[in-house]
Amino acid sequence: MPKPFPSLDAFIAGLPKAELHLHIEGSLEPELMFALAQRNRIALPFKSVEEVRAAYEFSNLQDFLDIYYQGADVLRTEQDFHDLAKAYFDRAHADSVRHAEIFFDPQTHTDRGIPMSVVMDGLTSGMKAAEAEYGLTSKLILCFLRHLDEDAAFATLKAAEPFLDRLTGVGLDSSEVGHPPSKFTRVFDAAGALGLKKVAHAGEEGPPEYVHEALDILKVDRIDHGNRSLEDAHLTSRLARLGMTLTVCPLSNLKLCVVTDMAQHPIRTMLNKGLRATLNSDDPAYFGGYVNDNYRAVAASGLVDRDDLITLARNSFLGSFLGDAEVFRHLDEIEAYAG
Ligand SMILES: Nc1ncnc2[nH]cnc12
Ligand SMILES: [Zn+2]
Repeated sequence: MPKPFPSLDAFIAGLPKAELHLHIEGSLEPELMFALAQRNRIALPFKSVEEVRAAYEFSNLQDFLDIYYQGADVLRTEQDFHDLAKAYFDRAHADSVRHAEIFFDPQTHTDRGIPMSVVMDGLTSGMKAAEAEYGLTSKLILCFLRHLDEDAAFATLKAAEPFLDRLTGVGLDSSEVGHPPSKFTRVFDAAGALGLKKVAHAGEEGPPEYVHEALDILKVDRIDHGNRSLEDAHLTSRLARLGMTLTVCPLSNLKLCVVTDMAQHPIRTMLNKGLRATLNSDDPAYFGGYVNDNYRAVAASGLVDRDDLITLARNSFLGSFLGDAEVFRHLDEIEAYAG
């Protein structure tokens, strides 16, 4: 007998989950942006927190990226990166996140003269603090900015080599259309040879062909977003057969006009087609919600029921880079919670 809960929202609140698609720079809340600007004596082009939030109206991915890279400029010191990460983990813990695999964009920082060591030390001390305080585990995924060239990605991988023991994988993000995964074939091969996992944003705005390239050429372990895979029936059944994890971000998709209406979000079709979909927040400070807001948004639109929510939470651990023993421990916790 499933345990009774007063509402689906209450069920979501305590449901143990992992978050697999979170850009740490995208968790920079306007309040922290102002605090860091003040601490680092940086003038912001906004007068107030309200003005910042009002600027968060996007008609596509590029619109958002322009403001997101601008916001990251307040991050200067190890303490800033620590505070950024710790603030995210505080929110994640409140959403019953037990494990998070977080992206960071080193080129956004090293191109401004911030050393890789400052970024790495700040983020990893935030990760350690969350594990000590909450038992919330995390892993770090270094993303290459795909609007920059292959040489820049190679330089970034080289700069990260002293920190390999703190990195789990590499990813590919930023402006998708016009920057296919194949542009980064060699740097992904090099990252794989270093023992790193591989993920890539594909099929967010870009065509199904980019998802094929991510699988066939980059040999990724997960696809970030993947929405447009559904336009290709052969690709969809291939993803299902592979048990390939898709890290889906409903509120991001709505804010960036990848979908026009939450009721039309492809998560229902993905589950119907047997895809291993997960729910994630992407850039929560910019898209109006953390991971539980994403679970609630799809539940409120009638796209998923209680059993689907359990499947989505299970998928988040099954698709993680945790070892089998840890995955099973988390799956047992979900079973005990849901009854
Ligand atoms: N949703 C997204 N797509 C591509 N690059 C990103 N960087 C941060 N968020 C992103
Ligand atoms: Zn993303």
